[in-house]
Amino acid sequence: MSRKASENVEYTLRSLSSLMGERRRKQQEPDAASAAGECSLLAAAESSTSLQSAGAGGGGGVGDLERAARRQFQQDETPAFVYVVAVFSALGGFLFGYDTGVVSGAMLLLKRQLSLDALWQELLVSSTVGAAAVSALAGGALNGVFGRRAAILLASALFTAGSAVLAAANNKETLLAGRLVVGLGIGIASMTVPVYIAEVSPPNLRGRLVTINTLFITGGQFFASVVDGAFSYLQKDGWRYMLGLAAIPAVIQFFGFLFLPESPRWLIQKGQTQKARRILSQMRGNQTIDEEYDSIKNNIEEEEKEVGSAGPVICRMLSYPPTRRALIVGCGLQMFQQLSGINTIMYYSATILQMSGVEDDRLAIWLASVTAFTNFIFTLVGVWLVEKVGRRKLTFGSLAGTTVALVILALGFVLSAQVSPRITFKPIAPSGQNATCTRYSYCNECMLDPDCGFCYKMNKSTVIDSSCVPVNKASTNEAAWGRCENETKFKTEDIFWAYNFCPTPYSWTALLGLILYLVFFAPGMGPMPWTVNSEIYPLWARSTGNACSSGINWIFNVLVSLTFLHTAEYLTYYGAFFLYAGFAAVGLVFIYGCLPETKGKKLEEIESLFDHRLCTCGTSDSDEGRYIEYIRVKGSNYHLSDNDASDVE
Ligand SMILES: O[C@H]1[C@H](O)[C@@H](O)[C@H](O)[C@@H](O)[C@H]1O
Repeated sequence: MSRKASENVEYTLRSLSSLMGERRRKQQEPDAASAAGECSLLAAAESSTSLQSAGAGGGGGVGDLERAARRQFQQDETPAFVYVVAVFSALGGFLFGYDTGVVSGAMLLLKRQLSLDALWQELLVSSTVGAAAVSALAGGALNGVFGRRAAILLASALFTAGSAVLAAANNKETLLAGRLVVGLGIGIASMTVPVYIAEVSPPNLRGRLVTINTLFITGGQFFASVVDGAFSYLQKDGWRYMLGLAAIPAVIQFFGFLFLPESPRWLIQKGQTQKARRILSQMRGNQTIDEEYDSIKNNIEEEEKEVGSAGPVICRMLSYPPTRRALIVGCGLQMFQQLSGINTIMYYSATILQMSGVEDDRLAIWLASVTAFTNFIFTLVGVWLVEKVGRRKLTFGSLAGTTVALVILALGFVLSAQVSPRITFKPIAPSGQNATCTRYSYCNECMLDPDCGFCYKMNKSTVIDSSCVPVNKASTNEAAWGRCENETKFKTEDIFWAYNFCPTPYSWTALLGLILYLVFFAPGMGPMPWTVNSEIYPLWARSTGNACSSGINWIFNVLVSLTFLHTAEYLTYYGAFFLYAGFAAVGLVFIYGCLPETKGKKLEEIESLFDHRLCTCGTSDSDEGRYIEYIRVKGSNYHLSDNDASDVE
């Protein structure tokens, strides 16, 4: 078969694969074209045994061909180079996790050494997330114009510069500048790295390799919590090490990327086709790249014809239905990821653990690293599952479990509130001291007021002689006045101090809810919004689509984490967790209705999944989870079988 003819067959087959869902419905009335040969291949795609029967009808030896193809497929290994590229890129994810995670521990030391008030503490934490939101949005243009590689290099330079400024800072203003620079790096990395990995990966490994980036994010968060624990013993300047250490992976990534290639898809779009071919064959080892190369190129040309190239990309995306739908799905996923409360769990896990009865500050910090570790390990489960069960089932199952865990967490707080100890002792405030805390009647009310703490004695397992008094602003380990004023003294007198929690026999339910939450969230809702966003936009809209959805992620991140303490104050803790459970339940309906399966599909095929009305895309195509791939065997294309991916010559 001539090359041109074989291309035509491939092209027809590709289109057929995306039309498969529709065709299956029309199977009773095969059209003329299918009768003339396509039909036998389509039928072959329906079951693995039918290839044999097609062979019987269309010439012997097809069974042999299948066996040969399968043998060849098994020999085709993805070159180690793709993994090296993925790991170097994912260092961006590691820095994202490290820099967002490390600040809570650093803040404990910083606030003492630089006498930071609450406003400055909030500024130092949220400035990074705010800067990330801005640079993620701006990163779209940067990626489109200068390419993925340049954007990653810029992000690692920003990480390095920001970490150096933070480590050397001598006042809070310099710290703020450093946190802003690091935030700019996080935003660019968060939107570029998944796109870059998706564009260099072969389709059968794409989900797994992009999910590795989220594994690195949660790995960075875990590593940050260990560093926080270790340097918390170094009261003076410990924070310099905590914040400065990020420079090491940043420098490694920067130098690594000086030697790593640009995304071949971006190069083709920019007309640098020779270079793109070279890089693509480097990434595919002994597999032929012709089909992939042609399909990327055809796709770009077709899209230009269909959508045009005039006007800002975001306007073209919004006026072209498939990309508009993809954008809604991508942004919706990122929004629901944050609305289900992951970052209140991550940032406040030490507090939640304290509320569940862990009284010691240091122990709570170390236990928080157990939480971060759970998030990390279960993201690994996601890496393993993503190519097995697919994105849709994994995301849906994960969010369903997360919703249940949130309800358990909330019920734990309801139970604790119901058995909340009564306040039996109302001390008189010394003159000039604040007495507002003494008006509360139950520990539960006292705990929700950030200015107050609960001071009590125990008689066997019953709380006695309890009072609510103001907390010492300099150290939440003791009260501002009264029996709990001096930590070392009251401990010898068998008096207890509870800040942010109430002594309760039901504390284990909060702990159970917390662990269950991460076990369910981490494999699906953690990584899938990033993975799916890296795949659902056509090339011309990919940078902008990812910029918008990452921006949404960061904006909702700030909104949810900044409002948690206030939400808890107005709605109580259980109210806050019921609220997140409500958001997660709405997210479930959204995912069920709108998230199509992208597993195993070529990036160029995914656009057609958004051809239908939005809330039919999750359910319309019965190909869900089936991966139909045609392989080239000595010039002809045959369907190998579901879930096998290959391109053998
Ligand atoms: O996917 C990540 C991951 O789940 C992190 O643990 C979380 O802190 C981020 O906000 C999220 O985007």
